[in-house]
Amino acid sequence: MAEILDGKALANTLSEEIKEKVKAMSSNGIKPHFCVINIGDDPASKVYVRAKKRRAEKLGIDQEIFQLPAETTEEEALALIQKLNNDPQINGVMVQLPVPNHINSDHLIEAINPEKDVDALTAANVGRLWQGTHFVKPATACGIIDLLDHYQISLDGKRAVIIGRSNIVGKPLAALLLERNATVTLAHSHTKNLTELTKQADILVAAVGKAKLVTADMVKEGAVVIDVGINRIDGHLVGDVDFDNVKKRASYITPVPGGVGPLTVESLMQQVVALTRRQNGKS
Ligand SMILES: Nc1nc2c(c(=O)[nH]1)N[C@@H](CN(C=O)c1ccc(C(=O)N[C@@H](CCC(=O)O)C(=O)O)cc1)CN2
Repeated sequence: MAEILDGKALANTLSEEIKEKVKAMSSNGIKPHFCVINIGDDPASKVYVRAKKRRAEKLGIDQEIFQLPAETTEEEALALIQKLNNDPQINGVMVQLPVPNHINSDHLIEAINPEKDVDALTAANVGRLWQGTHFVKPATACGIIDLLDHYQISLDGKRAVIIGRSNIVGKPLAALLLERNATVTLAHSHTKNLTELTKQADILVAAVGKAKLVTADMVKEGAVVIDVGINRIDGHLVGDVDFDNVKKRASYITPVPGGVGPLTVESLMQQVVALTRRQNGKS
């Protein structure tokens, strides 16, 4: 039976470390300040943005949430990003995803100054991620690596299969696992014989958004299974992994909720601190 990878507990531990760092910065007159732009009425986004606001407040980080109406034009959103880019008081800027269909999220992300790109999604920061010269990392991928490290799960030489090639999870996680010498395969909706691949995985990550996509027969005995999916079914949250059955085969597994999700928020706060330090000449 698998050991549970408790993301919530780790998030609380990391929180104490971040709080100490923020306190030390404050005593040098530096206070991190970040902004989240949320456009439209996506109910899940509102939950996540609220979680970020609360976490930042708890850590002593200044934050501003720009809640814009669904009819906001791309030009209006771009103008706001420019304003935040030009404000020396602001260290981090992010656009909560998804945005309404009439707005191209790539245009908004690319408009963010890479030095303030707290999500690490601009082309410049994606390039740095793959080159191993990054100073900021996408929150969810970073949280997953922190979780694996915390449980001393070695990655060197391990075969990692990630299902899902999104810009916010699958691709950056592939880069970070590669950096740690794992052999990485990115599977996606066009992948043939998915089970053949997943059965070879020492580390299996599901980041698709399809409830219970990963079943026990797709998992190698003793694999580490990371579930990034958040699916709301009849008012309940379920992941992309059939948790109850897969846990009987895996050595470690993340629950949903309480696994990767809480680390996303915590990691984001780490990135805000990292960018603020960098902007103030600290490594
Ligand atoms: N610009 C971005 N947009 C989005 C990102 C992102 O990293 N950058 N990630 C997700 C949403 N997200 C943060 O923004 C996020 C997802 C999940 C959680 C979380 O704590 N989940 C809990 C369950 C909470 C619930 O829904 O009730 C858990 O899994 O335990 C926090 C933040 C998409 N957009």
